[in-house]
Amino acid sequence: MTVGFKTLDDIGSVAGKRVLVRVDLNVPMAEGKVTDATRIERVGPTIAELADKGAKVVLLAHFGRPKGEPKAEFSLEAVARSAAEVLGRAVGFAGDCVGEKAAAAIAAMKDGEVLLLENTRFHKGEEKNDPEFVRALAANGDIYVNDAFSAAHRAHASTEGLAHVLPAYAGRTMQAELEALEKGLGSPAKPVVAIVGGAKVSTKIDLLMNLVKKVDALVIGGGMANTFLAARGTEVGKSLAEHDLGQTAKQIMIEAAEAGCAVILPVDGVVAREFRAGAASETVAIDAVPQDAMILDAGQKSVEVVNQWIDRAATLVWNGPLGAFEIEPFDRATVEAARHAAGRTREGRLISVAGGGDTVAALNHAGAAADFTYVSTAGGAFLEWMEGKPLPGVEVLKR
Ligand SMILES: Nc1ncnc2c1ncn2[C@@H]1O[C@H](COP(=O)(O)OP(=O)(O)O)[C@@H](O)[C@H]1O
Ligand SMILES: O=C(OP(=O)(O)O)[C@H](O)COP(=O)(O)O
Repeated sequence: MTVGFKTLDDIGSVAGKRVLVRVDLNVPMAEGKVTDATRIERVGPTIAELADKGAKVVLLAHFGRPKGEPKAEFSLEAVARSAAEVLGRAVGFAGDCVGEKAAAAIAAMKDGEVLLLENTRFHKGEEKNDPEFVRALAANGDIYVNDAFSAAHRAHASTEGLAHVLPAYAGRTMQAELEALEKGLGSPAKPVVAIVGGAKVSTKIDLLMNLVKKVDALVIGGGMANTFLAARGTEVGKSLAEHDLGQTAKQIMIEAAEAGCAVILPVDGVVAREFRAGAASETVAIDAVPQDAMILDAGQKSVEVVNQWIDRAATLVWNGPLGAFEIEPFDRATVEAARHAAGRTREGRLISVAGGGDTVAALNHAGAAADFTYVSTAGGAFLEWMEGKPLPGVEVLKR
């Protein structure tokens, strides 16, 4: 398959060169520790290949959404430690991605060494793709490699801008992700069922408008479901929901009806008054959520409905957990649906493609990831790819 851009096969000699490698290290963390290292593992081949050829490998990454300000809770320092363990090689860390701290750390690098720079989103210029910030980043490199497919839907300085000012190549993971998605979902076997859950409601809801035209059924879970439930007038109490997106949710329901796409919302929910492990919880019908409670997981009846849709599907695409799976017992719906999809895939009855930083962690938690046809590091990016939307971080590599 032709990928339409230059890859590491085209890069030539990198010995002694400073290669800026955009990676996605936006990994799930709890108490300062990485809880799922899949994204780190996936960028390993690109880092190893460049370092072993004598490049100075300078990693650029974001973590969370610090909104352009340095904030300790969004530092990548702990991720650098975890990356060293996972990659089995030293990974240095510099406290800024531009300016003197970055320049001094890079100047001290020997060929073949790896350095991670602090969160690019500590600067407002990153998300604005500000040319001045792009130049400041570019000052630290001779070559740019983008291996962050999962951030390729963002037209940011480190994901898009840099490719305009430095010789640009796709990393091995970027290449592998696009090839695998094309193979699994290029012309998907029908019916196609999508499960979209999770918490990033405002940044993902718009893409549902197009997705309902591409799939036969859309199963909505997690915080996304709460937003749709609230939009149709169901009481969701203190649940994570974006009430100001009600109109968008209603419009998506209309578009889905016109396109003949079934939209499936939870029929029951596991509710609690506190968001902590072991909090007292109960399952209630979806129209009986107490005002002072939160829906933290889909209930058993909803899981049965989700599993029936998985049974009808020839192809399943999944991004976003069905509940707050990091905290037991609110992992049940996600775990059961994941195991069900894994079983159908094992039996050869389903092509299953799932992705997203937390979704991958949830599938690993369920022991289901290995049975899926393909697990992408990307969530939003893979859904946008599926919508048929050009991804800025990929398009710029094709110039
Ligand atoms: N009902 C819910 N209430 C609160 N948080 C939820 C709920 N359902 C899912 N979540 C949270 O959604 C997060 C994952 O969402 P998201 O970032 O969109 O997924 P991904 O990283 O896979 O793309 C998880 O941290 C999970 O706890
Ligand atoms: O975790 C990510 O996306 P995902 O939640 O869709 O998997 C990427 O790192 C992008 O992060 P962003 O959605 O804050 O731009």
